[in-house]
Amino acid sequence: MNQHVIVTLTLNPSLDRTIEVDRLVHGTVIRATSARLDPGGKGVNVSRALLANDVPTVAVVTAGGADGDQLVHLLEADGIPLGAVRVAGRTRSNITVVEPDGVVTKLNEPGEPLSREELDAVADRVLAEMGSASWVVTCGSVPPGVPTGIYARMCEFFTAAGVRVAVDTSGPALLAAVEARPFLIKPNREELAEAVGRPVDSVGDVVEAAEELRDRGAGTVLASLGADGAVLVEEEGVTIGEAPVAVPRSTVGAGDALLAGFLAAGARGAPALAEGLAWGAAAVGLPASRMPRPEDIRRDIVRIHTRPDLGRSLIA
Ligand SMILES: Nc1ncnc2c1ncn2[C@@H]1O[C@H](COP(=O)(O)OP(=O)(O)OP(=O)(O)O)[C@@H](O)[C@H]1O
Ligand SMILES: O=P(O)(O)OC[C@@]1(O)O[C@H](CO)[C@@H](O)[C@@H]1O
Repeated sequence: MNQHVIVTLTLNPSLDRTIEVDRLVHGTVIRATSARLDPGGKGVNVSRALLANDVPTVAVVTAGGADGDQLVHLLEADGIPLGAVRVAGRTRSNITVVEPDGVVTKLNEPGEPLSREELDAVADRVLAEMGSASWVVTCGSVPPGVPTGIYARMCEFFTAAGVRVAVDTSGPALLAAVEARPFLIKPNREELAEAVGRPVDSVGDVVEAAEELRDRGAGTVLASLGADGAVLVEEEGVTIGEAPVAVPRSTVGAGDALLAGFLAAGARGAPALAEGLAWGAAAVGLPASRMPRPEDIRRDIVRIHTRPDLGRSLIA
């Protein structure tokens, strides 16, 4: 049995349209300088990053309507092993506008509701792929009308079936999932602040908030902090690191690349954090949500601090 397949689940995937402009001016017609279409959604990106680095993965996604067909087509063209569950609602399109300094404006559709039967079919599809899996990674927003406890239920279900579960979502879905004792969560700074109901303005605040979520049920917390890097809070202690990027091209999907690299490297301690940071930084240096390949990843730029400066401010 192959223990290394990482199954990702994206309930609300997307067609990601990325448009580059010279300047975004509200209320005007802007001529784009380039446009690009990628298969999108957080779990989809984790699978794309893993595959690009020869880590076995399967992406389970919902797909509906002609846009769902196109999503499946794009994923198949990229060679991503796929568990596509056909659903009645149309797959959404998300739009990213990128300015020359790398500033990103993102417009995400809500997606369409999923029926109870469709959710059951998704869970069955994950179970069918799980025989050879080391992880199930449940990612992204919950479509409208779907109970916010859906990731919590899936976490309990997949954990009971003997696999480690990672959750990357936000708001009430994240809070509920934490109670279901996932092995790993990957909140960004805003998601962490929302989950604990107070601002997270320093590295010390991140560690405190992460410890609170661990007390509530999360195993390991990998908190991503944009240009400030990431903080890993696990049973063994706290590790912090960053990987500076001189010229950011697009931060879309950087969190997904960080998570993919962290899982690919064993999801524990400084070596896994360093690998995640290297993948995240590489993603930031690439256009749109392109996921890094081995030749894009520079491990020499990563700095790891085992004795973190907890007073360091995260406010620019
Ligand atoms: N400007 C930047 N410079 C260097 N590294 C960055 C920058 N922005 C992001 N990163 C890297 O990418 C990781 C993820 O970024 P961030 O915290 O913004 O995740 P996120 O909000 O989950 O992103 P997304 O949802 O778009 O995938 C960071 O932990 C860091 O390693
Ligand atoms: O709306 P969600 O599910 O929170 O996020 C979806 C999304 O913004 O996340 C990915 C980047 O992380 C993109 O591919 C996709 O468009």
